[in-house]
Amino acid sequence: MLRLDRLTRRFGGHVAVDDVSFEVGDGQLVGFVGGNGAGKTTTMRMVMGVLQASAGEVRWNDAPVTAIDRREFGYMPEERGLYPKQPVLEQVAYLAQLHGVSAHDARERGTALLDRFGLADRAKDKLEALSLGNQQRVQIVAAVIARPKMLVLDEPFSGLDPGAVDDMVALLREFTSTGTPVLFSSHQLDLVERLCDRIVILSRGRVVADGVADELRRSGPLRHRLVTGNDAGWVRDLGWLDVIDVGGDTAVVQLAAAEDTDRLLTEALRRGSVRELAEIVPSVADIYREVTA
Ligand SMILES: Nc1ncnc2c1ncn2[C@@H]1O[C@H](COP(=O)(O)OP(=O)(O)OP(=O)(O)O)[C@@H](O)[C@H]1O
Repeated sequence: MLRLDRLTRRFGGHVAVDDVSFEVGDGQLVGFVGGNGAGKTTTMRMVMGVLQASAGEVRWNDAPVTAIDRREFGYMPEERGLYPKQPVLEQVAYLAQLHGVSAHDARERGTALLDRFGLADRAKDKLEALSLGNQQRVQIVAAVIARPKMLVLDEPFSGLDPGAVDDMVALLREFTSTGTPVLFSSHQLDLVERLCDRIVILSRGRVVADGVADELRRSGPLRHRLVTGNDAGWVRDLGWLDVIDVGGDTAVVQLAAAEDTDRLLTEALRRGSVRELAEIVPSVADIYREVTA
């Protein structure tokens, strides 16, 4: 289990990461989201020891993380970091060997992983000869080839086509199914919502939400859509709810408590017919907008 404990990083007077704490449990897939400049990359760099923390610490299995622990972490950095001029298989196999895998096994593993990502026929090509999306697939292979005990991936899905996204998801699930914690950043909120066991939202260097997608949705405001048989403008006269939007026969309102649903229905029926009264379950994208506003 990885734990970030009050991690802080300053650049001069600017606090890029501010007192950030969260966990990535064994076998958990945690999505790390936040706007441009929120501090995700800086946080991940501190996890990997590429950047020193100004305060706080990273813990691995309940002890301060060591350089030896980090050697067993797989990392896909924002700047990527493979050599453009080196052949694909040669360099991923070399990376595995740096982690103690034999030359024979490294090539075997590299070949199998490249095959999985549809790149078997590109093994001998220089990285720079591949399209950007295919280079990204090779970066993924490089991050996992040594079978890491923890995965830290900075925007692993960016630039991937839907097929490669599915291959990547299947690969991540294989890791989590054997207990490996996985932390990845992404701007693709629909993907994060679909995949993740937990979501951590960062805004201006601070954690503003942390939980399973369902918990986050339930922690949002309680909103309902009401569709009446006539003009719904009368909801504006009710002093005990917030009107978010009214147009024609439809109103979107925010209630203070679930019990107010009955009250709203009674008021609506008093004025005519009701076609629909339904709770609006926010998406993770809605929650994100709410907490980062
Ligand atoms: N080496 C550095 N020197 C000075 N400031 C830095 C440095 N690295 C990051 N920052 C600043 O720290 C803040 C957080 O940046 P970071 O790259 O961690 O954000 P991010 O959430 O990964 O953003 P994005 O989604 O755009 O990749 C930004 O204001 C950035 O300018």
